[in-house]
Amino acid sequence: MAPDQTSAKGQLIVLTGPSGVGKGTLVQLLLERHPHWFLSISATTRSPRAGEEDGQSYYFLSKEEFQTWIGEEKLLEWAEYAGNYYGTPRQPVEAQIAQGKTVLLEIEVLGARQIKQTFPSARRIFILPPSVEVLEERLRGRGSDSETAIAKRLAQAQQELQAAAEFDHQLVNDDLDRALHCLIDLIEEGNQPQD
Ligand SMILES: Nc1nc2c(ncn2[C@@H]2O[C@H](COP(=O)(O)OP(=O)(O)O)[C@@H](O)[C@H]2O)c(=O)[nH]1
Ligand SMILES: Nc1ncnc2c1ncn2[C@@H]1O[C@H](COP(=O)(O)OP(=O)(O)O)[C@@H](O)[C@H]1O
Repeated sequence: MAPDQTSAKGQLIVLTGPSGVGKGTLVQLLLERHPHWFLSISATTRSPRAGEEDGQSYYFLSKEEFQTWIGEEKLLEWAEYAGNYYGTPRQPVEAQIAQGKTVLLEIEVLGARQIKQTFPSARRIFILPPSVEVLEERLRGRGSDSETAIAKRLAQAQQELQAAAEFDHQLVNDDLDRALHCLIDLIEEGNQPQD
């Protein structure tokens, strides 16, 4: 039986959109306001940034370890992004959904597409920047990526933005507070008991 067909059902919310659009910022604010919502911790082969800890920001794996996780079907979805692998560990997500929790995934577009197959009931929200120029400013302003990494992310962003209409909802992250409240409304809409 597919995980979203069990009786006690939580909601799976997928936030996607280009790097630098503000997904991480929005997720942290969502969790401050709703600490009982569960954020999935992804696995990645990218190197930790300053301040990132294994098991908190990501599970940092070697390429070999990541391949093993794929082979053992430990990942709900995975994708290669800007030269590294990223994936969602399956077990914690399934366990939290089974307990009726709201689970958040913050993932890139290829992975978000796969979730449609794995969890048809997931609600997938595409976060858009006000413009590509603003996206570039945010990536630079964050100060976490090299020029090469920024160039890769911007090139990827052009393609990702074309996929926005595929998703269930589109939300422009212009004013942070406005975007946050729209996001909360969208998620809470899905938490209402259904007749
Ligand atoms: N498919 C997939 N993408 C992920 C996962 N975790 C993170 N990502 C995405 O990978 C991209 C790069 O992430 P990261 O290197 O942390 O950069 P940042 O999101 O720009 O800070 C972002 O678009 C993330 O949303 C995952 O488990 N699966
Ligand atoms: N609505 C917003 N207005 C202005 N700056 C923002 C907004 N949302 C996010 N940012 C800033 O943009 C940068 C990228 O945001 P981040 O959350 O890291 O993006 P992502 O997780 O999508 O890669 C950060 O420096 C963040 O503070």
